[in-house]
Amino acid sequence: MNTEYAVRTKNLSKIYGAKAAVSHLNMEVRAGDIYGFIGRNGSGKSTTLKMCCGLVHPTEGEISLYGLPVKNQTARRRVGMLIEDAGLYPHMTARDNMILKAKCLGLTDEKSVDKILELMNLSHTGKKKIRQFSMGMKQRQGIAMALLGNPDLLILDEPINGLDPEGIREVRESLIRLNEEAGKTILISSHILGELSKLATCYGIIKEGELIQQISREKLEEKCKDYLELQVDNADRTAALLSEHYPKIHYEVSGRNQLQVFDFTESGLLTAMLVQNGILVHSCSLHRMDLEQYFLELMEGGAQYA
Ligand SMILES: Nc1ncnc2c1ncn2[C@@H]1O[C@H](COP(=O)(O)OP(=O)(O)OP(=O)(O)O)[C@@H](O)[C@H]1O
Repeated sequence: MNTEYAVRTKNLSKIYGAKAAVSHLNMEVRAGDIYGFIGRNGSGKSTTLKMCCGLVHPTEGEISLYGLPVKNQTARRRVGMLIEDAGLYPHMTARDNMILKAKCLGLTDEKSVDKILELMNLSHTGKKKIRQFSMGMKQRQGIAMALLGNPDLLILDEPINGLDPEGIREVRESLIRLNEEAGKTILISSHILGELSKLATCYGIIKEGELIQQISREKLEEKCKDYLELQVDNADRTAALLSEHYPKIHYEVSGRNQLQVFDFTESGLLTAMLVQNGILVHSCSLHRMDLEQYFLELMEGGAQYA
């Protein structure tokens, strides 16, 4: 496991007037991860990302990028960002926009511009002006601009916001390619839970400025695995029989007549055993808790799955 941290915040807070936009946030983004930063509108995502990019000064706490303070120029050079507007010139082509920004950054290698455009699937755009681009293409162009200077970490604030399904797919595929083929670490915020779950390798969930959970994809998948839901005439007696016949399985009694059985999806075997022991089984159905449901329950304050 990679233990180098691209971003680490300690007790990070930002107070506007009397309101804490971000409160005592401890976030850890490991190098190599696609870190999905999830929260409702106004939960503090943009403020956190702006602080990580050095665009907003924290009221309290610390931020380190690759082990160096966020103010450090060497650390800052390792970060590319797309926060709010990409600042594209609509009357210019993709390549000309890139070359102009590269010159402003003091970069002279035009080959790297072509490489980035290829990586972002924009090299075919030729003479087409940015104003003729689809939303998805514009967003990929914004990410391409953030890649100038070859940063190791990309910080992207809601890059899929406002895109149609096709645009979302294009951006998602580009980000996965950037992570898997070019080895970029990506910190990406969104309130579109289902979308992030298609690319994130780790999640941070923010609610009212507080990071309420940080969890890896593997751990999350474990929590969201299949379970059997049983409707029976007597849940307590069923529980006793489950413990007796299958001592290793995990179950939860959720009502007088209802149980959930985890780690065991052989519904036929289970039902037969219960019926043989005098339990009336009304139903036995397979369920899957999807990621969206998990996040929603966490954000609504239902922490029973945390
Ligand atoms: N410059 C500012 N001055 C005052 N309050 C601010 C400022 N920036 C953000 N806030 C407040 O801080 C809170 C968090 O805002 P932030 O933009 O970080 O949330 P967010 O999760 O990114 O939401 P959204 O998805 O809507 O951008 C909100 O209540 C917002 O109104």
